[in-house]
Amino acid sequence: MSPTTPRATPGAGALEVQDLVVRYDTGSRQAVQAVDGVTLDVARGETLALLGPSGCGKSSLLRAVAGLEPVASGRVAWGGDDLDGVPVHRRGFGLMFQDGQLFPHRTVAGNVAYGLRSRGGSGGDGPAGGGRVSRAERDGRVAELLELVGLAGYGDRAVATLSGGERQRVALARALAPRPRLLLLDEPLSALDRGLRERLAADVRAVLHATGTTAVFVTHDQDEAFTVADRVAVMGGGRLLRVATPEALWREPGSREVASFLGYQAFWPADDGLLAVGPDGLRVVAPGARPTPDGVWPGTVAEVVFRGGTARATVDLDGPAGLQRVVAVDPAGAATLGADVRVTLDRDLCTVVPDPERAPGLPARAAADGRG
Ligand SMILES: Nc1ncnc2c1ncn2[C@@H]1O[C@H](COP(=O)(O)OP(=O)(O)OP(=O)(O)O)[C@@H](O)[C@H]1O
Repeated sequence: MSPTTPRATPGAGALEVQDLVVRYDTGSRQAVQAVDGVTLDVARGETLALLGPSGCGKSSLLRAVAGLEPVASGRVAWGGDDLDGVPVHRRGFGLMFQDGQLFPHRTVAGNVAYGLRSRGGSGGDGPAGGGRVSRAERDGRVAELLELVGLAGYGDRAVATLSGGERQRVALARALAPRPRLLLLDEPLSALDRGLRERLAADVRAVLHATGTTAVFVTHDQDEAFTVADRVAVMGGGRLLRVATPEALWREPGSREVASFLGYQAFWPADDGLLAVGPDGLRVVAPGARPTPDGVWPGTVAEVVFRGGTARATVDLDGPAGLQRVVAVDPAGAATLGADVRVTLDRDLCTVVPDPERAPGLPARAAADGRG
């Protein structure tokens, strides 16, 4: 692990993944290597988000941990015990998917209660183990879980009458019912609209923390990963690119690839590498403002959008990397379509990543000095 990959949650190691390879035989000569030598661990009570673009291998990794996908090489272990050969239902892991997969003919309570029966023999750390619980215990647990996910009093409702967000809350309650020792969530919110996703992501985090659940949460949405997780693992091309707390990952993405995936919008030559310009790292300078020490560049406004109380201008900027389209916040509302503006940099909202084209020790290709 690199120095920027601290443990978010101290505690005994729970899930260990070592040099994991998942391969699909597609019938053609070249098999698809979906997971390419990934090593990571998740501590007890920790939520780890697996973040990366479509096709980078997130689901394949999750499915291999669940036992749903064969492991070509490497190891998956829980608490030091190798899970090789342990079938899905004996791992004691819970699963939750994008579409919730609720039983349409059961009530909300019936769906959550089903989770109490579905546990495997080796699963869970809690008293509801083995699937043998009394009716009173079961009803109590169902009510407790519905309260936890914000659906108290919904027990008798038919699943068909629920909204998409409510269904996913039921699916979460059902997955948590048997107290799985690890909960694996595969894009559980991605079928919902953006506003709902943001609210539910915060709720999922609260529920996972309140129950002390250890979880791996797969998503392609940075905001969701940052909201839900104690640590975020960024994948690309089957490989693990970076693991860190949300704050450390943002501050030090470690590579241009990770930085651009997180939303850094431009990469400019700098003395110590590449200056990664944050999504809010550029600002339209009000006419007549004094030049800033970080540089000022001229540009032409191609578009203006007003969102969340702030105007953002898309600007064709004649900047340190030549002519480039960027987005700059426009606090004074000075930018209008087609106008010539000047744009400055807010270094506090930028970071530096290594420049792969520059060997260590060689001078910078060019300084990111601005022009007035
Ligand atoms: N059953 C399969 N057979 C062949 N190739 C597969 C199979 N499942 C996944 N792949 C391939 O493995 C790679 C990784 O897929 P995977 O679904 O794990 O990625 P992902 O990051 O979860 O993507 P997404 O976010 O789109 O679900 C992709 O190239 C995909 O086409």
